[in-house]
Amino acid sequence: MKKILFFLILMGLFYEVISQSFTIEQISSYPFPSELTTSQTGNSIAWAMNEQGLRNIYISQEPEYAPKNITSFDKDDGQEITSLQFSNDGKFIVFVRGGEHGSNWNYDAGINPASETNIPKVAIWKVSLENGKAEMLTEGDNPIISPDSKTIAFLKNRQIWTIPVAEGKASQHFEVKGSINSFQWSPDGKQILFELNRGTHSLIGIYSDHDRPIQWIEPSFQRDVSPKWSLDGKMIAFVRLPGGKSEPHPILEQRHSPWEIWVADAASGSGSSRWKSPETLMGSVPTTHGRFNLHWAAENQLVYLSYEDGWPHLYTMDPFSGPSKQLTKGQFMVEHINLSHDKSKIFFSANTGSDKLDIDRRHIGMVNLKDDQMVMLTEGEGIEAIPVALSDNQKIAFFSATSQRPMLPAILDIPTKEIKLIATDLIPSDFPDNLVVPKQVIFKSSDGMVIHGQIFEKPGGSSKKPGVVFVHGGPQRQMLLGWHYGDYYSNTYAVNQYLAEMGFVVLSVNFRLGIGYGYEFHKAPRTYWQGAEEYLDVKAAGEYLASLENVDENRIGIYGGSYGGYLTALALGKDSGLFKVGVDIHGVHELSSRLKLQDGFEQAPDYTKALKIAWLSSPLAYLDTWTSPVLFIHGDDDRNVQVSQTTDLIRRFDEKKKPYEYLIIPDDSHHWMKHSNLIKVNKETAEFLNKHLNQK
Ligand SMILES: CSCC[C@H](NC=O)C(=O)N[C@@H](C)C(=O)O
Repeated sequence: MKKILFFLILMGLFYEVISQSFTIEQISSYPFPSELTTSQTGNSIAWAMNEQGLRNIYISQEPEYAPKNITSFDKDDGQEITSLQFSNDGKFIVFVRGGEHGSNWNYDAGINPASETNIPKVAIWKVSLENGKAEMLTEGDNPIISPDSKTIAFLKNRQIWTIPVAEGKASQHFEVKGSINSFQWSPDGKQILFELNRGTHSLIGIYSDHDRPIQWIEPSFQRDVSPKWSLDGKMIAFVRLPGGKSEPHPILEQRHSPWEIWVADAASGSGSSRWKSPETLMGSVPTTHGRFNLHWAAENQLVYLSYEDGWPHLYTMDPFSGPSKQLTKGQFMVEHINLSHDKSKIFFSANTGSDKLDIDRRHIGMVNLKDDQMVMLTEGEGIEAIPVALSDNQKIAFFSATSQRPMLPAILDIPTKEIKLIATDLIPSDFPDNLVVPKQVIFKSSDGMVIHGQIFEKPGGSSKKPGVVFVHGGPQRQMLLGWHYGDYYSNTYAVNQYLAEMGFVVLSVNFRLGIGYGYEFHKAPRTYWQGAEEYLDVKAAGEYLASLENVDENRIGIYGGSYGGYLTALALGKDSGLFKVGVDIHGVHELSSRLKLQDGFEQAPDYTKALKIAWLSSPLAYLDTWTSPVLFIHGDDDRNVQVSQTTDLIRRFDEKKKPYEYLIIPDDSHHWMKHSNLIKVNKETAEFLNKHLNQK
């Protein structure tokens, strides 16, 4: 009898393994492209490709656009590539290697996920496109090549340095009190415009040479940001935000966050406000990709993005007269905005198109400033995002994916509408080709909020499958009906596909506070430490999953990272009866540090009420009802969510003698910079859910 039982178990396990057609390593082996950029001439493109932790640069040129690898970094050492750019003369490319630029703090400090005995530096590199030589030039970050291609300006210790492109030594370009946030060469390359943070306020200045003092642009006690040279170098446009610290307003009330667009004369520094945001909640500072997206365009027009009609849309204005004109309209968001080389066209990603499912996709759109008409350039069931114009102004490059294929660069010839996919052979030969197609589902939360989600389910298998809710982070994010354009969410898309392959029914929930569904959804009230009402959407997702005929309501799990880790912990604390197991990846748990409750002897009028609500919005308030098994995961060089958020919660579990499992990743960050760490996290996440939900 025992032998028969043993044989049956063995066959069951064998069936499980054999019925899985790919491993976590295989589904996580997708190459991830980023930093897409184009040359000023020659219709060339360049991008960074992360191939299982080996990050290198590829370029491709018309007419074939065959990808050519121009660097040879051959270690999975977690050193990312950023600030990729061509020189105007087309002779070389510059980039930064190292750092963790997706961080909220210390992004320009070296990251060392391989735990080497010397922490890698953040350095500026140059690759000659004439002889192929790649060389590290200097420590530094945020390089910008001068218009004449002779000098590279960069930031070091928040000051501007320069290095001659030919043999030369880096030197500080000038000294100024404060921290320089950004800078831009003038069109003629003779001056540098910079944004300077001085703590309570920000100034905009122009450096010309050592003999002339800095020219301040309309200095004030406000916070002036996002300065941009006009195309002729005579004017400066910038955004003005309130400076200093306000009185302690009510914490639980949503408030308008004002902004203005100013234009000043570059020579004299004098200027004036040309546009004020509507004094409504929707007129507040936009918080989607690129924020204001302030650009000078052809015919000396100013282009910017505003949320004022309830959706992130493009507007244009005359910098002198001021009235604005809305360029994009409709119930969709505009994202990843870039202008053509001649500044006559604006390209962008948008979740709109002829198919009602397009709200959960991205396609490429264009506005031609000659007639202000908007057209969609791509359509269909794929995901297209992050467009950049090629130098002939007839083509664009972008990142393209489907539900089956991960992101790759592609080129669209606008007149012929022909799309050419590039670097397809960089997808490993054993990469799975039988993924599930995520299905759009729409359901309501208990308060009536309409929620979108994606169901991942492999056909066949058990009649009653275990279910898993995936909760994204951000929270200003949107999961899509295909591979995602962000690296973090390309990885979670891979994990969801793997969980479906293991026999789970996965529901990825686009909870309120996410983007893509308008202002009221993105900026919903009483959320996070103000009441956590976004958790209603996560609970509704669990209940929706449990209600499905083919899902076992007693085997529902949950996992999520960062903000998704916060909501995973809240779910396990508040509803262990619904969520039977969870994986909390670098989650947020202690919320009081997130809100400035008291300042000096002044208190917000709703201070006491806000403190109580913040506590009840925190997973810490529900430890006694938290009975479901949990795996905690955190990298201890996390620069988005302090590792203390997990160490402190584990301390409370220990003191309460509550069981848990854990995985700490020494020296890695919020983004699993080392591929082998990413595999370890993905594998332990899947195995923990499998152990508790999927064992026969
Ligand atoms: C508001 S808690 C911070 C969560 C964190 N946001 C930014 O760092 C987060 O969710 N990070 C990733 C996963 C993301 O931004 O999507």
